[in-house]
Amino acid sequence: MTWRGGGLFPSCFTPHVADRSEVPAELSEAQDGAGGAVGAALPSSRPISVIASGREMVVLSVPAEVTVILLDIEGTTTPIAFVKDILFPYIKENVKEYLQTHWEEEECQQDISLLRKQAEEDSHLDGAVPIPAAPENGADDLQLMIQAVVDNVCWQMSLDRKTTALKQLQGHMWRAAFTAGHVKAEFFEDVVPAVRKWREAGMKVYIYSSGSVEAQKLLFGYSTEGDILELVDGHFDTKIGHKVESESYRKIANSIGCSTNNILFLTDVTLEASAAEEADVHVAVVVRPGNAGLTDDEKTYYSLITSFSELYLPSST
Ligand SMILES: CSCCC(=O)C(=O)COP(=O)(O)O
Ligand SMILES: [Mg+2]
Repeated sequence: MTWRGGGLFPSCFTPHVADRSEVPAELSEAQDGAGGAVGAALPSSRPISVIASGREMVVLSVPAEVTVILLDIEGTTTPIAFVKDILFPYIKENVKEYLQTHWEEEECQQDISLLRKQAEEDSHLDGAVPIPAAPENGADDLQLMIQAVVDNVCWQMSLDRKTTALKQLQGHMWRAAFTAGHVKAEFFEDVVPAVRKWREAGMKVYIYSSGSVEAQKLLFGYSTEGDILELVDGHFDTKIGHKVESESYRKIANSIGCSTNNILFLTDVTLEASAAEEADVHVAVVVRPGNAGLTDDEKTYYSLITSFSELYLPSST
């Protein structure tokens, strides 16, 4: 369910509503005559222009039926650069040593089993790296096995694959980096204030990322904004299904206990937006510095926001 007509903002506007609490007193329709009353959901979900504190701004009105905001992480709450330049290199630089140190541990063995199973499923793919069965004959075999896992992980990462197996190992590896204070997760500056306001307005806020739930909790627990885990009502990862499959969004709604049309999903990836929309979820595509570009058709088709502050919750006025 996309908000029609949500193209890029007219260049004459600065699409910035820094503080939704500023809006109610002075809110007025300024540009498109959409006919919605202040404090009521607009019949169509087009961008609307409002006056707040004497400034004209373009915002997207969230449909009244929405009670849950579902957030992607990479490219939506968090810069892609943080993931690509900090989190992923940490894995590549440390995976061999991590495997050597943790090999005997139950958790590590489960991660290896999952990676091996994934490698079997991937065996038909170009360049796929197999992981042999568990070694029985001493240290040399073990080193060969560890190298095969390292090569498999690096191959998957070179393709930015979102397999549960890869994401599970990554989440376990990041634990040490976050808890020791070596890494703090970055969030775009509009994220935390907006999420606080949505929650004050009665919205539930959930995360749906390809990153494992454990990794998600590390990001929210150890961020440059401090521990903001309490701002999240729940987490979903690829264990519920892949983000480009509609069924995943039905399962998420079912798990939350709401209808799919009660959910607004914010993501930077149009394939994910399309899958969610097919399940009758409301979607908006988030345009952030460093994100992949969108085609003209995508810009026209999807409602776009460049900041969470551009979402207007009419019911909360
Ligand atoms: C949340 S963990 C770090 C990011 C990550 O590994 C990832 O794959 C993010 O994908 P997203 O679905 O949040 O775009
Ligand atoms: Mg993303």
